[in-house]
Amino acid sequence: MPLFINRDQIFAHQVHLLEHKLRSKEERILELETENALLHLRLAECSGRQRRDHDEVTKAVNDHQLQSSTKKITQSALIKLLSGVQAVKHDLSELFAVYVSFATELEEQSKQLLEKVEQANSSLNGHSEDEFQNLQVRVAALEHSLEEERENCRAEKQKRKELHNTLVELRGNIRVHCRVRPVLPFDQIQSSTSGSGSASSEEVIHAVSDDTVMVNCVKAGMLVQNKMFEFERVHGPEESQEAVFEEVKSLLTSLLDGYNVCIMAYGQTGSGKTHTMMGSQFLDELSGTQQEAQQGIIPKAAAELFRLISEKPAESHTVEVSVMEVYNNEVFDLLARDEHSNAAGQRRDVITTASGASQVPSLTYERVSNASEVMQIISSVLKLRAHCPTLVHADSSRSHLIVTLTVSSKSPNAVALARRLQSAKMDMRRSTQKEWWSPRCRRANLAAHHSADETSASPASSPCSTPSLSPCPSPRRSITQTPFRTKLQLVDLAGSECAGMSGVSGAALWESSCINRSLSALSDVLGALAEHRPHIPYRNSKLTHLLQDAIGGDAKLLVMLCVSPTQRFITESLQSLGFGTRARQVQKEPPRRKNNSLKVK
Ligand SMILES: Nc1ncnc2c1ncn2[C@@H]1O[C@H](COP(=O)(O)OP(=O)(O)OP(=O)(O)O)[C@@H](O)[C@H]1O
Repeated sequence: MPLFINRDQIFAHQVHLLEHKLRSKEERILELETENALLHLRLAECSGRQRRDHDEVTKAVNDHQLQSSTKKITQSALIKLLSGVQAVKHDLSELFAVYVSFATELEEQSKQLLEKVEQANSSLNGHSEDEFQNLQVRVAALEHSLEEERENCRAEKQKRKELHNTLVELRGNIRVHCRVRPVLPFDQIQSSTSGSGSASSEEVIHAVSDDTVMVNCVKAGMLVQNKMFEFERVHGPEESQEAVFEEVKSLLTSLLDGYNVCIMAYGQTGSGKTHTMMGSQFLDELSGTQQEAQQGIIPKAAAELFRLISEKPAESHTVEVSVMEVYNNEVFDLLARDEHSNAAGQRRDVITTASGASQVPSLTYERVSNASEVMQIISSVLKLRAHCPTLVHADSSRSHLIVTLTVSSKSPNAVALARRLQSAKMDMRRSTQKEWWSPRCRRANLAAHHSADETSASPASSPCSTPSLSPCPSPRRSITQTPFRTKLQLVDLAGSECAGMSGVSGAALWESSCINRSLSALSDVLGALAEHRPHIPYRNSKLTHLLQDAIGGDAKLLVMLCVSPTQRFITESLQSLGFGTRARQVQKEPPRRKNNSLKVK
């Protein structure tokens, strides 16, 4: 082997060794750096985990705190709930005790009921089928007789009413109807003299039934005293014009049967006389049917009269109208015309004829052939009627208005009807001596009544030819007839008034005084008639002189009392009701038919 190694080779060898060492060192550094990086990563991971752990610990601490506070709340709620449960348990046990006693009681009762049902069952089982049927038949018979009794009762009531009307007629009583008007806005107005504040518009007059008015009379410091007034018919505030007319309608038939008829509205100013006789003051503003419904007695009576005449033979009746007013104790003919043919009220006299009847010479009559002609004439002259506003009534009538419809009749049918009525009247008179009101006779009457339609076609052919109940056959009669005249007087009186309340002065005060004096004269006449005094002071006023035949004569007179319902007018209303009561006491001459030439052979 060579002994000599060259220096370069040794140097190279050393470099090689050093390079090898360096590479090893570098590899080691790389290794360490890698390790360091891994450690960093691990450290980051650990610190992340530590942060999470810390968060979790914080959250756990919070949760713990929340849990402990929730626990506390839950514990207190539990305690409350527990005490509530205790209370409910206590209540339930009490309720249970009640229920148990109730159930025991129910059980006891149902046991008793069951026993009763069993007893009833056993007693029912004792009855036979026949007995049941008998019972059913008896019940049906009882029901039937009850219905019959009800029917009889209704018929008796109707008959009582008819008999009362006949009695009123036979005794010559004045019929009095009363109408209580509704409370109206002007009732609220205070007058200086009414005094009693808001109480003055209080409703104190009431229609308590169809024939009784009640007045609550209140005196300061005293109990309310009720006064009752009875009339043939009482209309309450809610009753329509139609209902009011319905009750006077039959008088129109009487007119055609040959009786004079007078319908007179009496009452204090503003109590509704013109409303009742003529109709609503707003008639022009209403439509056709509303207008008709709101019409008063005068237009409705005219319509009814012509309706009745239309059922008679043509040309058998003629009608004339006249219109008068009594103003300041003077009679004025409102249809009279001046030299230019203009309607101008002319003064007229009232005279008493040799037969004792009152008459107005030269009174104007106009021939009319239907109801609208009558109303046209009346409306055209109504503007001549004296009116004046007062504190009580803004459109107060200052005169008494008398519309007369004179009917001239030559109708054989009317005569036949009159004959039937006369026959009925004679039968009625006879009936007061005989006991015709027995059930047997009543049945005969009913049969006769049912055949009334046939008898009207040939009145002389039937023995009982009357529309009313006739007891026994009357002899066959024949009739002769001549024309006769009857009159229908429709009177709208001026209203009585207290000067202090109405606040009038000057000429209106004079009018007021004339109105009051004529009404007091009317009252005096009624008083004299009621007391059968030998002298009846008809001539104390033009009004009573003019209406003498209607008030004291043989006409059928109906007084329509109009009253205001409020406390404010109570004095005047009581006066009117007193007037009506006095009128009812009058027994004047019984109504007489005008066809006196009627001869019964
Ligand atoms: N039953 C009623 N229903 C509705 N309104 C009525 C009634 N009665 C009267 N009235 C009204 O009351 C007011 C007075 O009535 P009305 O003119 O008829 O009184 P009067 O008695 O004629 O008075 P006067 O005597 O002063 O003329 C009117 O406005 C009328 O329309």
